[in-house]
Parts: sequence; C-alpha cells; structure tokens
Amino acid sequence: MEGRAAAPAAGTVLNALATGTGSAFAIGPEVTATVSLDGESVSGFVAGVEDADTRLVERCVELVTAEYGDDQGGTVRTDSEVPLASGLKSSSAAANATVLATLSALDAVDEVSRTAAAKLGVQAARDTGVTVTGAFDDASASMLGGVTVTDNDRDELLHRETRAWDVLVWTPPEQAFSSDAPVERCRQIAPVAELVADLARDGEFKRAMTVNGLAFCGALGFSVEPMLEAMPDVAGVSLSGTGPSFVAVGDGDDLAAVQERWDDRQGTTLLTTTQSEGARIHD
Ligand SMILES: Nc1ncnc2c1ncn2[C@@H]1O[C@H](COP(=O)(O)OP(=O)(O)O)[C@@H](O)[C@H]1O
Ligand SMILES: O=C(O)C1=C[C@@H](OP(=O)(O)O)[C@@H](O)[C@H](O)C1
Repeated sequence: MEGRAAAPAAGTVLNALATGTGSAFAIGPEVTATVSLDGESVSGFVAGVEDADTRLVERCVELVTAEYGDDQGGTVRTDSEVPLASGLKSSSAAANATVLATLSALDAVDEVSRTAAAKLGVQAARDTGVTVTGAFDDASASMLGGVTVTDNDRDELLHRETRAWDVLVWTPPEQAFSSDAPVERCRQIAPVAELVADLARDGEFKRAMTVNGLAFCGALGFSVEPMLEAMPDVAGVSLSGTGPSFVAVGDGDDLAAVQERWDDRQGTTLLTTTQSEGARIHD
C-alpha cells in the first residue's frame, strides 16, 4: 500500500500571529510525500536533512490511518524543493502532501474533501507544536492553490481568489521556526493586521502584503531594507510568515530589477509563479 502526493509551498499576504486572521498564496516549488503502509509504528524521513524533526508528517499518517484505515503504520518520506523553517510554509506543504499520500495508499481519496484533508494536517501541526495558530491560512493556500484568507481560530475559509503573478523569493541562509516566534509582540500590531485583513478580503492583496511586511518586520525584528529595495518596482512585497524569506510579486520585468538587488544579499533568490491548482496526488 503506497501513495504519493505533492503540495505547493506558499508566501504570505497576512501573518496570522497578530489576530488569528491570515492570508497566503501558493507558489511553484513543492513538497512531495511518499507513504508506504507496511508496518506497525510510523517512521518519517526528510530527504537530504539528517536530523529533521519528522513528528509532523508521522502524526499526519497516524491521524489519517486512525480515521480512514485500521491504524496502519509504515514510512513517510518527504522531498522538498524549499528549505524547512524559512517562512515558505514547508510544514503546511509537507502535511498536505502526507495526508493526501496516506489517503491514496488507503484508496480513500474520494472519501475526504480537500478542505477536510487540509484540516487533518492542521490538527497534526497543532498536536506536534510546530504552529502557533494552526496555520490554516498556509494549509488552505497550499491545498487549494490560489490566494486564501482564513480565520485560524475557527479554521474557516473566508475568501479565495486566483492570481497569475510572477513571484520572487529571497531566502537568507538562516532558519526561523514559527513555534519560536514572539507572539506577544505580534499581537501588539493587531490594529495594522486588521487593516491588512480588510484589504485582503477586498482582493487588494499586493497593498495588503506590503503593509503586512512593514509591520511584521518591526514586530519580529527583521530589517525592512529588502522591502525598500523592492518597493520602487513592485506593489507587493513582504516578509513571508515569521521569516527569514521575503517574497515580492508582480510581473517578470519588474521582478528582474528587484532580483538584481536581492542577488547581492547572502542566500538564494528564486523566480517562480503563483500556483492555482493546489495539491495533487500522483497516480
Ligand atoms: N519537508 C518536510 N518534511 C517533514 N517535516 C517538515 C517538512 N518541512 C517542515 N516540516 C516540519 O515543520 C517544521 C517547520 O515549520 P515552520 O517553522 O512553520 O516552517 P515553515 O515556514 O517552513 O513551514 C519543521 O521543524 C518540521 O517539523
Ligand atoms: O504558526 C502559525 O500559526 C503561523 C506561522 C506563520 O507562517 P510560517 O510558518 O511560514 O512562519 C504565519 O505566516 C501564519 O499566518 C501562521
């Protein structure tokens, strides 16, 4: 009994740590999960990462086999095109891919809606402490594709649209785990987050993410310089999640100008696009 599925990474429009309302958009790079249900306990592996914390994906397999199978164990392996803990929602993508791969291994894909599958991944993230709010914003964007706005306190989808943007990502050579984020400092910028949520619900995603980025750089102690370097050329740029990556959206020519500046920084830049199809199961 084997299943494989892939789910896209995502960038941030609104970080949910201030108010519980969040917004994110799916992007090209993916996390692929391969699940084999051939044992009693569940063991996880992350390709290329020796000491990775595999509890999230192991918990995803446990939750799915408990609800839709017979508590089977086995192995889950993830292959990620984005670095872990860099603000690009690898945790949500890994959880979504693992939930779908496990459902596929059980031949139970048609029994579960995509939204319900994303919520199982959110539950696994809460159970293993890798999230603050549950991050249904990131999970829904990765599972459904497009741009989503969610209430993470109720795990409710408030709004979803698709956008065809080019996307530039800069990832510095550091990690920032969301579970270590200074939540109280984020709550102090709640009035700004409410304004960003209003813009996002109206589909004004670019302006929303730029206001989000300026506010969350302040709350989380990141420099706003990468944003200032992008703002002459693009309307949408933000710190992604709790960092350290930044994302800028627009069209290719404008992003090329930003990429030249961000290429002078340490780390890597990646030019990709928005992704509107969401997670997919491999045959
Ligand atoms: N590809 C992956 N495979 C398995 N677990 C993963 C993967 N990516 C992330 N995770 C889990 O998520 C945690 C990082 O989550 P988080 O700090 O929210 O970062 P991100 O912004 O990348 O989602 C990791 O410590 C690990 O438990
Ligand atoms: O743990 C959480 O509840 C969240 C973590 C952040 O994302 P990252 O995991 O990318 O830092 C944030 O953007 C999201 O809205 C909520």
